[in-house]
Amino acid sequence: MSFVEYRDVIQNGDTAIVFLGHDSMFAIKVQQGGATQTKYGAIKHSIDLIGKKYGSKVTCSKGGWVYILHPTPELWTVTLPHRTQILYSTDISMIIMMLELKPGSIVCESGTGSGSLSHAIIRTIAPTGQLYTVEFHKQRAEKAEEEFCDHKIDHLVTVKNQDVCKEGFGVVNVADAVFLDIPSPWEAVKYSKSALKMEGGRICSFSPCIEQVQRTCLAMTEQDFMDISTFEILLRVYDVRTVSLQLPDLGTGGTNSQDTPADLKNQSKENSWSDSQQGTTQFKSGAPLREMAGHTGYLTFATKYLS
Ligand SMILES: C[S@@+](CC[C@H](N)C(=O)[O-])C[C@H]1O[C@@H](n2cnc3c(N)ncnc32)[C@H](O)[C@@H]1O
Repeated sequence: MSFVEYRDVIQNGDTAIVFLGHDSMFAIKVQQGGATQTKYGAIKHSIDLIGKKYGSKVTCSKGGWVYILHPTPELWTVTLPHRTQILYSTDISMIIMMLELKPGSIVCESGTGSGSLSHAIIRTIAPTGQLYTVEFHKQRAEKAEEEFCDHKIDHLVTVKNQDVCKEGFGVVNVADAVFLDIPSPWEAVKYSKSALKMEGGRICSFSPCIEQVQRTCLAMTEQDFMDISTFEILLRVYDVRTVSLQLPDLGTGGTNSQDTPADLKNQSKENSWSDSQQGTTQFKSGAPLREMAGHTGYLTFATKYLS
């Protein structure tokens, strides 16, 4: 198992996702002789997991079953142990696209935090790219390094335990893109510029408050970044539901001049019967959920051009 290469069979040491439902899943480390408790009972790693195919339905000791999934950056984002606030797939997908990341890209990131974004960047830039990620909190930097190793992506990432606002990224003129998710990104803008390649590149800064965005935009302007633009990404989810709608009353097609008063009376009776007995129709429709996830943060993008 590796986060950048799919393997068919579950092996000792793998990180695997136990899927109970779309809203209920968690990550485990598969270990010879190990066991995992679920609400459907225990899963014995040696018997139920090792040697089985990813995607298998596994029956737990109380008779209920779960699926065991191969990990992906998207599944890791919803199952990882939180050490910090993290970025979610809605913002991540926009970041990857707007930074124009692709296999072989060189990227600088700070802070590493819980590594949610780092995993998505690494999957995108593999097999020949490199991520330089800077985190000033020692334990977080060490934990991220340990997870990158466990997930067999450590050859694609360099973790640095330092203050990006004082020491920068530790690389100069190598990056195609820079990403900032720190409380004072404006202090790291000049280091971002020097980390980017001479011929230029893209930068993105994520901030929850508009005051942070304003200061960052000013710093970007001072450092000659161009095309500065800020977005807020809101996800509107649609639910498929059965909807009942009243049928329109289109009448009976008009009256015939030869209709007798008795005919007209009968037609009127038929109309009122159809309103009360057959007046609605049911169909499937996509309807937006009444509640939606709110503000996460603003994404400010800009370009460094060859000066
Ligand atoms: C919100 S978290 C980043 C989350 C990350 N983007 C993710 O998706 O998991 C911010 C991190 O930046 C780190 N940080 C804050 N200021 C920093 C600085 N000046 N230099 C390096 N790291 C910094 C914090 O310790 C924290 O771990």
